[in-house]
This record gives sequence, structure tokens and C-alpha cells, in this order.
Amino acid sequence: MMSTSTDRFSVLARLMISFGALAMLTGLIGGVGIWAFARMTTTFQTVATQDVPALLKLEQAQSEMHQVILAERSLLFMQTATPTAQETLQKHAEHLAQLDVLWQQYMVLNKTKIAPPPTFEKALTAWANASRDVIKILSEDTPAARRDAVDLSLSDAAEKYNQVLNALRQMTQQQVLSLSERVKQEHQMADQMEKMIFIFVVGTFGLAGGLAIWLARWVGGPLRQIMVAARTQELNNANALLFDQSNTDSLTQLKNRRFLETTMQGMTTSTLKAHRANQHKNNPDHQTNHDLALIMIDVDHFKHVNDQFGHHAGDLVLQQIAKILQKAARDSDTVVRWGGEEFLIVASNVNRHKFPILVERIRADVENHHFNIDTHQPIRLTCSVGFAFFPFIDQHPEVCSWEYAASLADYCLYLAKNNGRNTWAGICPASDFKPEERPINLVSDIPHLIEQQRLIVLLRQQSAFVSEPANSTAHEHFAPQAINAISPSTS
Ligand SMILES: Nc1nc2c(ncn2[C@@H]2O[C@H](COP(=O)(O)OP(=O)(O)OP(=O)(O)O)[C@@H](O)[C@H]2O)c(=O)[nH]1
Repeated sequence: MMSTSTDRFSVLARLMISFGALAMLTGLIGGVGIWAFARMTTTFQTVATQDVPALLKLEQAQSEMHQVILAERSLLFMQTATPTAQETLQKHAEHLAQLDVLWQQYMVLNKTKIAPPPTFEKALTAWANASRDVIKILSEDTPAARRDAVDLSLSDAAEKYNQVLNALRQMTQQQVLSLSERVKQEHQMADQMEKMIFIFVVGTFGLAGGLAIWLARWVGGPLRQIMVAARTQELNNANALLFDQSNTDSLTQLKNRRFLETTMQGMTTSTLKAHRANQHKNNPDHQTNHDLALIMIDVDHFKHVNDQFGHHAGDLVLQQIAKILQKAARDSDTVVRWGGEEFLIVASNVNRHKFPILVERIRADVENHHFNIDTHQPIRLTCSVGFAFFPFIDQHPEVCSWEYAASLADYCLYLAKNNGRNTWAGICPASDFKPEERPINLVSDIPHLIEQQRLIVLLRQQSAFVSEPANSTAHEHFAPQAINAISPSTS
């Protein structure tokens, strides 16, 4: 798995590559789009500015041509009826004017860059020459000349003029057909171009969309992983905090009873496992460090602190007791605020045969502590301690639960209280204890079992601990003894 910083770098790199790819694609689409638009515009401009006006001009020329033909025919009719030179001259001048119009139309046709038929120019020149001949003859102003001019005008010139008209008409028709065809083709081309551009635009935008989706996933995948990882981390932290808060006593910051209930299963399982392993080694006296000790500690006359100095002073005492207990216990031990002014230490890997050293240390540490309760003088307090072991019956580890061992420790605490306080008491089964005879799981059975000396109570010998040298060991003064059962109710 990549580290978070590598993940972030990868996302950043992917993001930059994505922007680059999208920018390139956008540039490509834009470029091709501009080219296609320019191309299409040019095509339409060609049709609009060149071909269509030219076509219109040709059509106009054709209609004018018809008018010329009609005028010429009426002229010819008139010349035969009243053949005067003046009229002939006048009419012919009109012919010349018409010729000029024809010439203009020819020029228009010539500009369309479609070559006129070769007969057209030839016929036009011939007609112009014939007209000049008529003018020349008429200018001589003799009856014979005038007659000749009229004849010429009516026959030769008119015939040539007709040739010009025919040639022009033919050419105009060709031009109209050719241009119509061209316009049609260009319309088709424009249609095709339009379709191509449509397909191109849809295709490229589809491609761009697809690429964008793919890039979004490509970038989004690791980004989501980072965000999910961050949220998961936050959630885990929040859960851990919640777990910690719900398992921690807010006054002393020690673990609470709920925490113990969730962790004891694992601790008892590993303890039983170690026991079984030790039994397989056939250790005769079971001098091992595999026991759990449950030590119940209660501050003596704590109520007086509250009553005399106030609840705040009581709280300060509990906080200091918590610190004393944590200091006395090992790191591997669990110190719990059992409730009120009562604490429980679950010490692991202890040897029950040397155990009282720890409980004596706890008792002495509390006794020697100067409790600062925000008054002008610190106060002194003592505590009572009760303990029991798990497994309770060494030879039969599975018989009693840890909860039962805790009840026994609590019972011993009351024994200590009843034995004058500032002391400790423990309990263990007699060496010949046979659990099969009757299940022991009720606290109410305990006094009875003590009386029968099936359970042995271990009590601190008060005098032995008075003025003990610092390097002495508690177990030297620790003597298992049977005492008469004392019910907590008698305390
Ligand atoms: N200040 C304070 N007092 C508490 C707290 N929890 C319990 N207490 C008090 O602790 C006192 C316990 O009093 P008792 O159960 O009579 O016991 P004791 O006075 O210590 O007497 P013995 O245990 O018999 O020596 C009660 O007054 C509770 O109100 C707490 O969190 N803070």
C-alpha cells in the first residue's frame, strides 16, 4: 500500500495529466471546428456572391434578349412598310444600342469564367461590322444608298443579328444549366459538410466526454481512497476516543469497571492457558508466575473526608489514591476505579506464594502519603485491602470465574475492615479443597467454607510490619492462617 504522501503526489500528477489531456483535446476540437467553420463559410460565400448573382444576371440577359428580338421584328415590319432613310437610321441606332446591351451581357457572361461558345464572339463581330456598313451607306444620303442600307439592314444585318441572338441564347442556356448544376452540387456539398461537421462535433464531444469521465475516475479513484482513508482514520480515532471515554473514569482517569469486563475474558484465557502448560510440565509445587491477583482497595473512613473538608477534598483524595495505586502496580497491571472510593487492581503474572509484597506496599504507600486537599495542612489516610487469585483453585483452574475471585477479594476487604482497617486480607482454598463435592459460586457460601477450614484466610500480622526495615520482604511475615469467618454485616 502506498503512503498517504505518495498517494497525494499520485493524485496531483494524475490531475495535471488530466488537465493537459483535456486542454490538448479542447485545442484540437477548437482548431478543427474553426477550420470546418471557415471552410463552410467559404463554400457558402462562393455560392452566394459569385454563382447566384451571375445566374440572375444571365437570366436577366436572356429576358432582355427576347425584348430585343421582338423590337427587331417590329422594326423589320416597319421598314418594309415605310422605308425612309431617316427611320432606317433611327431604327438602326436602336439596333446599335441593343448591340451595346448584348455586349454588356457578354461581358457579364465572360466574368463567370465559363467560356462562351466560339460562334458567339464571331457572330457578334460580324453583326457589328454589318451595322457599321449600314450606317456608312445611309450617311451618303442617296435614294439608292438608302435603299441599299434598308435592304442590308433588313436582310444581312438582321440575319447576322439573329445569329448573335441564337448564339447568346444558346450560351445563356448552357450557362444556366451549368450554374444550376453547380449550385446543386454545392448545396449537396454543403449538406455533406454540415453532416460531417455534425458527426465530427458529436464524435469529438463524445470522445471528450468519455475521456473526461475516464479521467475523472482515474483521478477520482485514488482521491476517494485518500478521502475514505482519512474519514476511516477519523472514524477510528473518534471510536477510539469514544471507547476510551466510555472506559475511563473521568475523575481519576483510571479505567472503569466496563473496561475490565471487556478485557478480562482475554486475560483469564491466557492465564488458564499458561496454567495448563505449567501442569503439563508436571511442576509439583506450582511455584509459577502465572496467576492473576484481584486486589480490592478501599479508603478508610473516606466519608469523614467529605463530611469534614467537602466533596472537592474527597475528589482530590481519590485522584491521589489513583496515582499511588498506579505507581505501586506494574505497567502490565490494570488499575480500575471499581466504584465510589473502591479500587481494583488486576495484577498479572504473579506468584501467589510471594504475593503479599504488593498489597503491603499499597497499604504502606497510602498510609505514608500526605494528601493535599487544598487546605493549609495535608491530611493522612489509610486504606484496607482484600485480595484473591485467579484461578482460585490452583489444581482446578476452570472451577471458579474471575467474577467469583473478585467477590472473594471484596469479601476479604470487609474482613480487613473488620480487622481494624489499614490492613489487608486474602483468601485461598485449603490444599485438600475438592471442588467436586459442591460447586462454589455463591458469596454466601464463603463464611461456611471458612468455618470448615476449606478456605484459608490470610491476614497481615500487624505487629510484624511495625517499623519494618525498608529492604524487608512482606512474605517473611506473611503466615496463612484460618480465622473465624466474619460476616461483612457485622462490621
Ligand atoms: N468526593 C467523593 N466522594 C465519593 C465519591 N464516590 C463515593 N464517595 C463517597 O465515599 C463515601 C464512602 O463512604 P462509606 O461507604 O461509608 O465508607 P467509608 O466512609 O470510607 O468508611 P469505611 O469504608 O468503612 O472505612 C460516601 O460518602 C460517598 O458519598 C466521589 O467520586 N467523590
